[in-house]
Amino acid sequence: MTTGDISKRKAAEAAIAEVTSGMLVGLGTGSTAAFAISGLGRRIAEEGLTITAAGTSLATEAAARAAGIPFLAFDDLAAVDLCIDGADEIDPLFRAIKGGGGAMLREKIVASAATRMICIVDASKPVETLSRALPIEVLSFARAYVEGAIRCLGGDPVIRPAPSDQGNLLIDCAFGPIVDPEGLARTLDAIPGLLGHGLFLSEIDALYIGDETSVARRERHD
Ligand SMILES: O=C[C@H](O)[C@H](O)[C@H](O)COP(=O)(O)O
Repeated sequence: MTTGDISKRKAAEAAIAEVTSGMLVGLGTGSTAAFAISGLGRRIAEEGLTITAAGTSLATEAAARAAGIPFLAFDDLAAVDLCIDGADEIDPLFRAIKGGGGAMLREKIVASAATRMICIVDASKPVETLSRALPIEVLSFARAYVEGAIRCLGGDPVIRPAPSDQGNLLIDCAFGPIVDPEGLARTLDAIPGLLGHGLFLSEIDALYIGDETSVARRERHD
């Protein structure tokens, strides 16, 4: 296991300690969330933990089922007790970019439905200013229009070769340092045909940062 994987697993293992029987747990997508999924599967087998899970991607659903975690159909999701998910970057105000794995649309729905969201990352993810390319999900019909709108905003859109789980286009938009994430999110939310983006600005309540030997935990209002 790489150093990064050890760090991700430490963050995930600390976060799943917040899960208690009876919860409907939102499971994120990606390599860090995968450690939370396997850890919850282990707790179900070893401790008799009883939970139901809601997922954020087809890959997460498959992993959860393989780990023995009872799974709610996507379209039956209304409210979630606790969401555990990774991030690609997160700033000191708990504003994050997600969607490196293309799952940000479902992730935003699950995070918004959650009473509490925990973000789990390794030490490479915290940044002072969000700046990695921002993933967006776009209706194919709107491709040229949305690409033009992104360019007008100063972004450089690059279409991914594979579609989203919903069959839509995934486009990475490099804006450089994002100094006003709230303003950018409002603008993106208003573009017709743009179905979702990876800016998570208010959803995250707690952050677990793992490294090789320890986990730092922060609450939003620390
Ligand atoms: O679409 C993917 C998700 O937003 C992931 O949570 C994010 O990309 C972080 O993934 P990882 O834990 O693999 O770095």
